[in-house]
Amino acid sequence: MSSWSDSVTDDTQPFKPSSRPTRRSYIPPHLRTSNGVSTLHITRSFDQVNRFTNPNPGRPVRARGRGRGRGRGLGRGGRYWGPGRQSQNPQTPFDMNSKFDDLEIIDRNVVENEYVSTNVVAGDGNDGGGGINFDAYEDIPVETSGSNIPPPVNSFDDVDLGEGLSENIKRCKYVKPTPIQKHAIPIALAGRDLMACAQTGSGKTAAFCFPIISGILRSKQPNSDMGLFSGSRIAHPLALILSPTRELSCQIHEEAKKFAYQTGVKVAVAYGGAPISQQLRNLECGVDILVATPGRLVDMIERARVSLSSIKFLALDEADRMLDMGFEPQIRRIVEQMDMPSPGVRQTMLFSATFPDVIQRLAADFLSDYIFLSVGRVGSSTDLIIQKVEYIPDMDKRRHLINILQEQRMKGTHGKHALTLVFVETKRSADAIEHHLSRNGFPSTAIHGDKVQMERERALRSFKTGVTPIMVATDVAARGLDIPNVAHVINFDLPKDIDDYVHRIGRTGRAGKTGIATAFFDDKNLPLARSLVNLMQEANQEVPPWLAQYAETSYGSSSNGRSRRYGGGKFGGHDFRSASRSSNYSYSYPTSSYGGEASHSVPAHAYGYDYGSVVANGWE
Ligand SMILES: Nc1ncnc2c1ncn2[C@@H]1O[C@H](COP(=O)(O)OP(=O)(O)OP(=O)(O)O)[C@@H](O)[C@H]1O
Repeated sequence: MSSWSDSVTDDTQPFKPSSRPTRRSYIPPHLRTSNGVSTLHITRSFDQVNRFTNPNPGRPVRARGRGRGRGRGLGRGGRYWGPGRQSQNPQTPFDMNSKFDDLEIIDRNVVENEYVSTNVVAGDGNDGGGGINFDAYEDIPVETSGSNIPPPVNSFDDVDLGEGLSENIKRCKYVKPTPIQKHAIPIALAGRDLMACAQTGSGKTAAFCFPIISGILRSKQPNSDMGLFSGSRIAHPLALILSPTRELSCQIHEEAKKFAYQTGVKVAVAYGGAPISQQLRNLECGVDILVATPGRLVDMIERARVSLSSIKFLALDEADRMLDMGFEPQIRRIVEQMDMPSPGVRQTMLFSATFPDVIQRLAADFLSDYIFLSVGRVGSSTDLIIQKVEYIPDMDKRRHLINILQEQRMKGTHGKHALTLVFVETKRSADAIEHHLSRNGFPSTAIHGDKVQMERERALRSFKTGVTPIMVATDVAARGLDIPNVAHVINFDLPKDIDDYVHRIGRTGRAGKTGIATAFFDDKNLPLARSLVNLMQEANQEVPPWLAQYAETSYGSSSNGRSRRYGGGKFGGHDFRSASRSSNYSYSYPTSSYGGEASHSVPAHAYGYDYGSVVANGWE
C-alpha cells in the first residue's frame, strides 16, 4: 500500500558534480555494446486582525498583542482522494468519501469545529464544482507571449481531450478549468512548448497532465507495447514529469493516475529513498507516463532500465527549483546528455508559481519556440491567503507560537480540519520546535531531510489525518504539496528568498479556498523586507507600518528583492524575452492597477541564493 504521503522520502541526492560525457559521446548503458557503440536508434472572513504594529517604526520592538489567526476558513470540501484510500479500495481512484472516514482520530483535547470557508458557499452557484470558487481567480491578469498563441478555452468541452480523460475530469468534479488550465491546455494541445507561471494552488498539475494524457491517447494505442520495447526490460515512457521532491512526485503520480483512469495510459513513479526493486517491477508492467525525481531517474537510466528515447512530452513541475543551482546539472544531464529527443522533437512544458529571470534564461535552453504564459505576476501570491507579519525577536518566538496555537484551540480552529504548518530554517530546529510543542500539549510532528523515509511517511500521514494537526517542516515541504485542510502556515523562521516564502504560504489558500499565513520577522530578515512588502501589496494585504519602514531601510540593499523577481517590469507577468525583443505579446488585464517599472537585470551571483541552506534543509 502506498500513497504519496506514505511514500515520502528524501529522494534526490544533492548533486555531486562528476565528470561525465558530453551529449555527443554519451551512449546510454542499454544501448552500449561491448565496443561502446550504440546498437539502437532510437470572504475573506479572516479578520484582518491585530497585526502587530510597531508604535515606533524606526525601532523594532517586541510584539505585545497576539493578533492571531482567527480565521475561519478552510475546509477543502471533500474532493480529496487519499492515495492510501485508493490502495485500500483498488476499484477506483475516484473514491469521494472523506479521507478521514476510515481513520479513528481521537484527540480529546481538541475541539474540532469544521472550518467553513466563507468565500465558498456550497451550492451558491459561485463555485465551479468541487467546492472551488473560481471567481477567486477570474480577476487575475493573464499574459501570454510568443508566436501564434492558441486562444484560451472556457470549458473542458471546448477541447477534444479524448473520451476517457473527459470522463475522468467529470469524475474529479472539475466542472470548469482554472485560468492556468484555460490557457495552458490549448497551447499544449497544439503541441507548443510552454513556460507557464501561475499562483500556488491554482491547478497547474492538471494543466500539464491533461494535454500529456490526451496526447498519448492520440498518438498511440496506449500500452500497445506496454511502454516497453518487446522482449526488453527497458521501459520507454512517452512522457516524463520531473519534480524536485519525492513527496511531490508521489502526489503527481496519484493525480495523473486519476486522470488516466481506464484510458489505458499507464502511469508510474520513480523516486529515491524507497526500494528501487518495487519501482522497477512496476515499470515492467508498462509505463506511458513516468513521474520521477531526478536522482532516482538517473539511477534507473544508468541501470539500463529506463530509456528516454521515446519521450514525446517532458514536463518540469516547480521548474524554477529544478533549474536552480541545486538541480540544474542533474536536469541538464537527463535532458541533454541522455537519449532524450531534442527540443522541437519532444514537447517541453515548464510550470511553477515563481520564475526568476535568471531561471527563465536558463530554461530557454530546454525549449523550442515556446509560449510564455503567466497568470498573475510571476511569483505573486494569491490574495486568498491572508498574510500577517509580526515583529518577534528570536527569543520570543517559541512563546509566541504557543500563544497562537492556544488561541486557535480556544476558537476551535484546530484539529484535523484546520491543520497548521510551521516552517523553520533548520532540521535541528524542526525537531526542537516539534518537541517544544508536544511538551506544551500540542500534538505535533516534524518533517525534514534528516528523517528516514519511514519517519517522514509517518509524519506526513499523521499530519494529513489530523492525528498531529501541527507539522513543523523545513523547505522540503514548501513546494507543490496539496494537503487538504491546511488552514494556517506559520513562518517561524522566514526564508531568505521571497520565492520560497511564496511557495511556503501557498500550502494554504489553495483551489479557491482562503487561508492564513503568519510570519515572525526580526532584524535578521531585513534583506527580505522590501520584497515582502511588495508581495503583500500586490496581494492586497495590509502591510504593518513598521515593516514598510524596514522596507525603506532595506531598499537597494536587498539581494532578494524586486530585482531578481521583477527583472522586466511591474506590468503584468513577465517574460524575460520581452526585455530584449518584442514579439506577439498578449495581455489580458481585468484590472488595471499595475504601474510601469524600469527593467533591469542582475548577475546570477547577486541573487543571494543560499545553496548551502537548500541542501541543509534536506530538499534533496
Ligand atoms: N479545474 C479544477 N476544478 C476543481 N479543482 C481543481 C481544478 N484544477 C485543480 N483543482 C484542484 O486544485 C488543487 C490545487 O491544484 P494543484 O495542486 O495542481 O495546484 P498547483 O497550481 O500545482 O499548486 P502549487 O504551485 O502549490 O504546486 C488540487 O486539489 C486540485 O485537485
